[in-house]
Amino acid sequence: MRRHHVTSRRSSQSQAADSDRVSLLISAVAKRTLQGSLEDEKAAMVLNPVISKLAGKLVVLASASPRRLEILRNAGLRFEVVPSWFKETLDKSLFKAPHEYAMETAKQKALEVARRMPFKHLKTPDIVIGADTIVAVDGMILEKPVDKHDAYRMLSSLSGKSHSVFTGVAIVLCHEKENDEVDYQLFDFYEETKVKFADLSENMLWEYINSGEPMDKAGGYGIQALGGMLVEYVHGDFLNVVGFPLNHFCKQLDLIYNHGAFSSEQETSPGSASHNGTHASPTILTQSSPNAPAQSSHSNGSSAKHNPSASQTHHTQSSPSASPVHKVKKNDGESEVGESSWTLVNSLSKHTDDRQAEVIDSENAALLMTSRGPAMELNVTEHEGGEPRKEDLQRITELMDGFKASKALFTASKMCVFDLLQSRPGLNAAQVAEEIKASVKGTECLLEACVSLGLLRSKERKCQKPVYENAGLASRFLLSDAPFSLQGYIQHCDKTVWPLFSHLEDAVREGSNQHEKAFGKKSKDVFQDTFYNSLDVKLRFMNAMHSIAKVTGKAVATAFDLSSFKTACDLGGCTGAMAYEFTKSYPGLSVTVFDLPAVVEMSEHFHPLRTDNRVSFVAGDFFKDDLPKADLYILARILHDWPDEKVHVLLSKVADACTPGCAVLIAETMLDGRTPYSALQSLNMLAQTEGTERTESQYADLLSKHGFGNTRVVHTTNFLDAFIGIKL
Ligand SMILES: Cc1cn([C@@H]2O[C@H](COP(=O)(O)OP(=O)(O)OP(=O)(O)O)[C@@H](O)[C@H]2O)c(=O)[nH]c1=O
Repeated sequence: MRRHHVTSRRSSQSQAADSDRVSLLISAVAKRTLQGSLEDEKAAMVLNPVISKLAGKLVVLASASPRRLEILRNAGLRFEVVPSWFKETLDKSLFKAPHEYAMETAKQKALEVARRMPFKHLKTPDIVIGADTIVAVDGMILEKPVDKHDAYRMLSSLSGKSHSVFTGVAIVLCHEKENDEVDYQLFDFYEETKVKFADLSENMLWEYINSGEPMDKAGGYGIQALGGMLVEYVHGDFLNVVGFPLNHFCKQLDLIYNHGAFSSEQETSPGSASHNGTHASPTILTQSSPNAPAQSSHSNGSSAKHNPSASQTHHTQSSPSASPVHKVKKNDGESEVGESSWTLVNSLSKHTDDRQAEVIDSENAALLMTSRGPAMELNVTEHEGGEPRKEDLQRITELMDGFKASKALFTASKMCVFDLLQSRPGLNAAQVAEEIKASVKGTECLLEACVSLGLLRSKERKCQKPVYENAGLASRFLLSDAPFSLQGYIQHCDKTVWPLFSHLEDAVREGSNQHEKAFGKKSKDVFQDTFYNSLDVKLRFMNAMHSIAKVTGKAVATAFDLSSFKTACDLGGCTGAMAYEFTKSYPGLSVTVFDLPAVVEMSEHFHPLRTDNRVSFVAGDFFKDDLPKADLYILARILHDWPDEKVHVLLSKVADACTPGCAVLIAETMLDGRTPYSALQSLNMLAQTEGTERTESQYADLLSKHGFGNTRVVHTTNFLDAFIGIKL
């Protein structure tokens, strides 16, 4: 499963081609590696038994990189994918050499997942693999570009020169002990490959950047796809450039499993494994309890040159049962939410017996329920005496308590706890209570609940009350002025969705929304009669749509390469937040936001600066009025509000406005993955609107009836999936 397929008319082809080429190239290289190895019987003996040693173990790839997944899958490894939440923000100036930075980042990625999984996944993995690829040129470290200009900066610094690609790899072995503690053993190494770029003309550079390929790749290029055309020669392991040094990895596994470096005992001698590569790095870290900081026998990443033996690290961490939920503390300040043992709405996926690689988690998973993946299945097994397992009890309790967690979040958000602690971190409960005008007792309970949910951190001080500060999740999503603030949506959930859900049983029995019971208003049209008929409800609803559009806008806008479209119309585009993301992504695009007069009259409140004159607003009813002319029609979170009959009315108006080559872009949560998020979202549509969420094929079917074909879908890891159809 991919985190993000970049597809586009041109770039979709290139992406499809990219993916094909990746497979082809990788299998070609893999074959070459294998053929080479087969000539050398000893090497073959080394490779295969190593991979087979891992059969039956829960192997986890702590990476969202589709290239790493493919390289390892092609090598025959069976594993699950749990992308790391570790932010790649280590201070580069602290590292003496670029590879030290890559190795440290790889290590942190792997350890973050290894530590999180016993809490989030019910299962402790056997092995976690982390990796980090960087490009080093002229004393600079280049990671993934943040935008096209950054890609330009990177690629022009590589033009005509030779540079090094380093991939740091960390292998963490997890040993569950009888007392419910987990030992972590770390083996890490790096690989360097030299790559020489041809001279790149400005035209070439921009053509390449506009293909969209550079954006998720270190140094801004993908050697396995279009970027291969920029390369004159490669010295070293090709797959290392693509993202994973397979050969070195296999050698490392061989050292671990066949030459005695592996040990489940705490007393493993660090020098017991011999090592034959120039880059293997021994590091010895020991961590004896969840609260103890990691101690390093040497400073970060400085070991590669000094100690030629394979490295081993032990970390020990108590499992949830050994440590009460609210006492589980952050170990090292690096993982943003890993300290929370709350797993209710995390998209957990039980690893199956035939452990297929599958993405089971993503960055925004935790409380915000954004990740995809198969729904969690309760793994209930009866033990001797019929006693239920503690993880089953934990999971069922979390499900029963889900509404309490939601309401704690809504309440803290409404009482401005997160805004307060952002401007004044380190307040104790009494001080917070005074500021939010609440009781000390109640505030203490609320703050502690937020700590247990991973939204706040608390610091205990000797003989004094604990003090509180925001955890990363709160700073990112829960402040009223954060770029990705979900405050507006949270307030909508509290004030609108919550009362509607209290009538869920009726919604299920009747198959219709519950506005009348929840709010005492009969509504023929939910939007006209309920959301937009009073100013405060309208503003709250617009705020909710605004915050979701800001969080999802970029992912939707860039899911496909839409640069060939010059005009777009965002139907039901509300405050224009999505439209602004589209114009930011496409300098040649103008977007008309088309929405009800009641909405358009308020939209300017959301963009006081109105800096982008490529976004304009037109008032009208898309079921009745003529639609503004455009090459591309955007329907983001619109169709799910309506039953098929009404969707057909709308799509036939869109189809009438389109000439061949025009497109419809639908952004919705598709039901295909059967994730808790999409399934619960569908229940939400039932209680709230006349509509429902749909599957990819249902959208394709609806569109095909109005003359749209060549449909493609991109599953972003954000809330929405993007679906495009071209007018034939
Ligand atoms: C030079 C080069 C890099 N890459 C990709 O660049 C990403 C590096 O970023 P990272 O931080 O190491 O990994 P990530 O993609 O963010 O994933 P994660 O492991 O979750 O941090 C990885 O994807 C690599 O394949 C290519 O696909 N081709 C190339 O020629």
